[in-house]
Amino acid sequence: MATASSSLTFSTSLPKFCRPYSISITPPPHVSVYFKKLSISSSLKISKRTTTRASSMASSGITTIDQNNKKVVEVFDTEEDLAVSLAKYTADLSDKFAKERGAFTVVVSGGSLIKSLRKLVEAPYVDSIDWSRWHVFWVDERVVPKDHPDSNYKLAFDGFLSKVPIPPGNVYAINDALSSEGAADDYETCLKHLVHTGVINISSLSGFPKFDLMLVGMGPDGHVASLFPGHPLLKENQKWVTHITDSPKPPPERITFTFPVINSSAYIALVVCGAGKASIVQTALGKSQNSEVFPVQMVSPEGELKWFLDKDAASKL
Ligand SMILES: O=C(O)[C@H](O)[C@@H](O)[C@H](O)[C@H](O)COP(=O)(O)O
Repeated sequence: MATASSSLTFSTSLPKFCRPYSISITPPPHVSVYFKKLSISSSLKISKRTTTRASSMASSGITTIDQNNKKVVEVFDTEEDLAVSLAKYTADLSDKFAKERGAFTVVVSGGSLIKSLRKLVEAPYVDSIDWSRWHVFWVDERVVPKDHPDSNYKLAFDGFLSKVPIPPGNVYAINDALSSEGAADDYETCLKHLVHTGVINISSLSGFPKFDLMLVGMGPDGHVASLFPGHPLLKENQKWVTHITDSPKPPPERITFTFPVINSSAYIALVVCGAGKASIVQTALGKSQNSEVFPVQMVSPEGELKWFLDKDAASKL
């Protein structure tokens, strides 16, 4: 297969800092618990409500909603069920934002998230979504060439972007010719340009860019994006995009959105699967005594936060 970087062409109609490429190959407290009748969680319909917490959430079809923080937690029997629901959730938001504002700004992470998006490239969504409205960004990116196996761009391109007709100019990868610091500055400049042109909304509350939907995974240490436990970047409150050269998860050089940007989002889907993440999920959502605050616990968007958990990830709740 042709590599992504070998097939890039650059548009000259946009400023240098924001040159999109064209792809020439085919391209816990106060929580009310809602019980659903069906185990398949492709619908958010709720059949019964109680005001007590379930003793165990580790079965499919249980949704909890924290009305104060607009936080929803949904647990699925299998990752397959999760992927079906995630596709519907994303497609519904795509329709909503396409109608409301004529654009849909979507931010993705790397990791297993991309595989969980696989239902979007199948019927009915591959044909029903108005992909021309999509603008795609990365919440974090490894500073490697775009055809490198570690590249989050390559991961998303191979597994998702090459299979849907998003206009190539609407896919915003990093400039992989720059240092991590340069790439972060360049990406922030690109975002500023897109705020200026109205593609990206700005939050009237925070003054930071307000993306329509962020689709993000969580590491087994509780990191999100490239914001790792105990790292000084957790406190960054000025920059939109910053860089890290000592990432504990390889590769070490990365760029990442900062928390003020993440938390200005209209919608965030936190997609977490596997027993290896159950302890952090328990700390974030359950009654764990752990006093350490993990990055994932700092995710608190202006809009809705929805956790998509498989049964294994929810096994300690
Ligand atoms: O570039 C990265 O490393 C990712 O963006 C990172 O934040 C990832 O989303 C989590 O580590 C979860 O990855 P997994 O789902 O593969 O565990």
